[in-house]
Amino acid sequence: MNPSPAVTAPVQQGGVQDVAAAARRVVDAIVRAGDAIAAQSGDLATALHGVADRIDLAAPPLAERMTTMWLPVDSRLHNPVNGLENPLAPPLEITEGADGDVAGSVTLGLPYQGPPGHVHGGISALLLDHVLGLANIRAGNSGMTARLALTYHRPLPLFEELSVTGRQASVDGRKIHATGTISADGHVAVSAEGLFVRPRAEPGR
Ligand SMILES: CCCCCCCC(=O)SCCNC(=O)CCNC(=O)[C@H](O)C(C)(C)COP(=O)(O)OP(=O)(O)OC[C@H]1O[C@@H](n2cnc3c(N)ncnc32)[C@H](O)[C@@H]1OP(=O)(O)O
Repeated sequence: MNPSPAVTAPVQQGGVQDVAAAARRVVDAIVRAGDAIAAQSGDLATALHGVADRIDLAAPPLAERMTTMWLPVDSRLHNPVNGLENPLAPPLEITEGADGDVAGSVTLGLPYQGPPGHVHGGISALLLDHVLGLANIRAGNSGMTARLALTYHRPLPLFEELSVTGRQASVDGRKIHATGTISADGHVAVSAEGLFVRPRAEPGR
C-alpha cells in the first residue's frame, strides 16, 4: 500500500463512501504511475472493468436513481466537490461556517493538475462555484449560478492544504451576489465573485 499525499478522503468504515474512496485512490494512483504500469495495462484494465461490471449489475435503472438520489433532498453525498459518495469529489471538507459563511479545506493531487505542480484553473472554479452556492443556501437565499468571475492572483499549489471560503454578499430580489477565495499558506491565490439567480420556477432535477 502506497497512498499518495493527495488522497485526502477520510477512510470510512463501510458503506458507499468506502467504495468511492477506493475509486478515488485508483484514479490518483493511475495518474501518478503513468508509463510505469504500461506492462501491466491489460491485466489492470480487465480487473477494473470487472469491478465496474459488478457495480453496474447492482445499480438500479438510471431514471430510478435520478429520483432516489435526491431523497431526502441532500446533495452532500453525491456532488462532485464534497460528496463523499462521489469518487470525482476531491473531496472538499467543510470545516466551519459561522454567520452563514462557508469554510473548507482540501489537498489536491495530480489528477487535478493544470500547470506543472499546480491546480487546474477549472478545478478552482468548481470549488468556488460550489462553496458560494453553499454559502447562499446557508444564508437562506439561493439560486443558479448565472455568472462566476474568477481572478487568479497566483498559482495554486498541489499537495498543500488549501482553504476555501464563501459568503453571501447581498440579495437584490432574485439576484444574489456571493464572494469567495482559495488560499494557500495564508495567501489568497484565487478569488471569485458570483451572481446567482433564483429561477422563476424550480429547475427540473
Ligand atoms: C449544495 C449545492 C451548491 C450548488 C452550487 C452549484 C451551482 C451551479 O453550478 S448551478 C449550474 C450552473 N448554472 C446554470 O445552469 C444556470 C443556467 N441559467 C439559467 O438557468 C437561467 O439563465 C437563470 C436561472 C440563471 C436566470 O434565468 P431567469 O430566471 O429567466 O433570469 P431573468 O429573468 O432573465 O433575469 C433575472 C435577472 O438576472 C439577471 N441575469 C440573469 N442571468 C444573468 C447573467 N448570466 N449575467 C448577468 N445578469 C443576469 C437579468 O439581467 C435580470 O436582472 P434584472 O432583474 O435586474 O433585469
